[in-house]
Amino acid sequence: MSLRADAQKIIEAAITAALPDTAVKKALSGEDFSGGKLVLVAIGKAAWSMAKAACEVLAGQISDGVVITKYGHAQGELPNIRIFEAGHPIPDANSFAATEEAIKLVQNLTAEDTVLFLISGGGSALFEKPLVSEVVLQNITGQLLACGASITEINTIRKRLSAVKGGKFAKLCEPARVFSVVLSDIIGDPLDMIASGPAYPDRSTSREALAIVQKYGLVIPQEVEQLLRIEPPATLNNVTTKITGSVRQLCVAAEKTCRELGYKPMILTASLSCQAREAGSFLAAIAQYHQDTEQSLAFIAGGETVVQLKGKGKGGRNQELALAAAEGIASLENVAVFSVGSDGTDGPTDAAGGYVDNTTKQRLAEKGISIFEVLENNDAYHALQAVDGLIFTGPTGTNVNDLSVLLIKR
Ligand SMILES: O=C(O)[C@H](O)CO
Repeated sequence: MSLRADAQKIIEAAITAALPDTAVKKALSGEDFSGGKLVLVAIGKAAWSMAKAACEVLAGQISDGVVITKYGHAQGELPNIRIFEAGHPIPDANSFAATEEAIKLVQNLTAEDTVLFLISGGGSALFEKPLVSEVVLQNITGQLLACGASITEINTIRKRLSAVKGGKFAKLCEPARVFSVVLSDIIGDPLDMIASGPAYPDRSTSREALAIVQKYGLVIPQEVEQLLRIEPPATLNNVTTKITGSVRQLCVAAEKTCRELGYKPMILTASLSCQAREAGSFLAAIAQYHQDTEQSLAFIAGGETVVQLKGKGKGGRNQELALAAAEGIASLENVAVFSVGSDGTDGPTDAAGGYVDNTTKQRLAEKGISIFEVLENNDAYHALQAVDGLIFTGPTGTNVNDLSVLLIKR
């Protein structure tokens, strides 16, 4: 089989292993929701598939529900559930309208009732009732996404500008109990940061929020600065939280498939979090060191890199990572690097990620495309498109960070 076919198999197996279906059912098994009303709120890119699993396991018990997911991520009707699609990564009018529906749903519940709250990454944009105007929120979100801030830094700011993030949605549910099930898309599974922690006590501080503004030179109006000085709730008494899956599953499934395909696999890390370009160069450097191997090798890294936008091109962190690796593997033989977002979307593109091999640099050069220039312009999408290096999966139904793999085939 070709390197490309191997990559395809590894990607499919890893994403399938990270689908939330079984994990959500396991998290709900043995739980007793009788006694009062059970309503469901699901947010994030995996909201629909998490809600589907909950509906299957709690058949007939859920009296009403709201699912808020990204455009194109809903896959059909669910019993007693209203499904909304909205903007990501920048919230839009549909995010706000759908969030109002979720808030209405949890108002007037009693202490006997339960809100089953299914949280996945992407929730920060999709689930939002802003404390500032739409224009201000979109402007600040845009600055945060472009400046190279980590997701923890971004969400430290976001939760202070919101009436539902930073534990505030759980407060709105009171006196009802909130049973929340979380699919993690942040390294280390910080529950107060995943989807900006709408049902988890905040652990960040206003001092940190203001330091982030300084660090990245964000331009903020005075009303925002005032909001950043207000601490979200640090304690919540009505919430139980279960975490159901993370990037580790992706890595372990990739490792298993690599082994089945004849590679000797090694998981390098499940917490890759540097600049995308650096991660790509690092994987290429590993390939260089092992170029004389007689055995097929696979090096696996899970996590989520960042891109500091400088250019006006189109791309995503996975595409940048792969393209950056193409330079360093160009003189080797039978080597490939690929990187994909488990949710099926890499940056603001329709691709899940990028694939390169040792021929990519040469093929790009024949088309007059310089890797260096493309990376400077953050335009990996068009370069990879020119050499058939884009990976497409469509929305996958899960969201547990990214998988990056180096294959050396012998
Ligand atoms: O929605 C978000 O905030 C990110 O996906 C991290 O969870």
